[in-house]
Amino acid sequence: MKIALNNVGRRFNKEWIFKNLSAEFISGESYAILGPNGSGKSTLLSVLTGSLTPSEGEISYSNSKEIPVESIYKYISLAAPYLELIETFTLKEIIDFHFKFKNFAADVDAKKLIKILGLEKSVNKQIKYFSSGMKQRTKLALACCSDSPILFLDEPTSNLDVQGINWYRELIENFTKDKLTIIGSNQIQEYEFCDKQIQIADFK
Ligand SMILES: Nc1ncnc2c1ncn2[C@@H]1O[C@H](COP(=O)(O)OP(=O)(O)OP(=O)(O)O)[C@@H](O)[C@H]1O
Repeated sequence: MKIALNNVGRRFNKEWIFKNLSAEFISGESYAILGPNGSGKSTLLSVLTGSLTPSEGEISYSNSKEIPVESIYKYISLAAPYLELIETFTLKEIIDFHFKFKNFAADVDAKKLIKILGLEKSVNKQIKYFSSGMKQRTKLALACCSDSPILFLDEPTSNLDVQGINWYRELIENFTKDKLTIIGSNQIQEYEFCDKQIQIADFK
């Protein structure tokens, strides 16, 4: 799987968020998109997921053949602060719902996923009664335990405590080996394992 950007730029009204960005993102590698608050990390992630069109330049997706941007969502899993879980669902319901659209990663099923989360006692609890850390773990586990070849994580350790951060690192180690993983971050513990780094500031 490959994502290629050719001189891509994105602006909102007259403000360029980034410009002249050419890069390739390839399966088996992990990439960190870095920059301070408001620098454009989420904007670039949205362009890469196909949910935001570039203002200039081209983006292309391919495995053995070209994948049109309208179809790329089928290959992607995403966990981000702006993607909310359905609050009225229980944990069991949200897992069943998510995996109506995605397949489980190898050796994972709903029971194993709940065990990975360490939330066996909360299976029948509605998401609205989850703590912010429990919600964040759930988002990350749903994304990482899907068999999608491309994984996007935006601010993956927000709301996680030290234990949660270690749990996240283990999740990454166990479930991202052959994937193309792209992480938007400004916190070292979220991305220090990444093979490559892109600083948004280099494309202003
Ligand atoms: N839909 C939009 N319309 C206008 N401006 C926008 C829009 N979305 C984002 N922006 C602007 O683009 C800039 C980059 O925002 P973005 O959310 O990509 O930054 P970020 O690096 O992800 O920030 P943070 O670390 O705070 O999440 C900001 O100035 C923001 O106000």
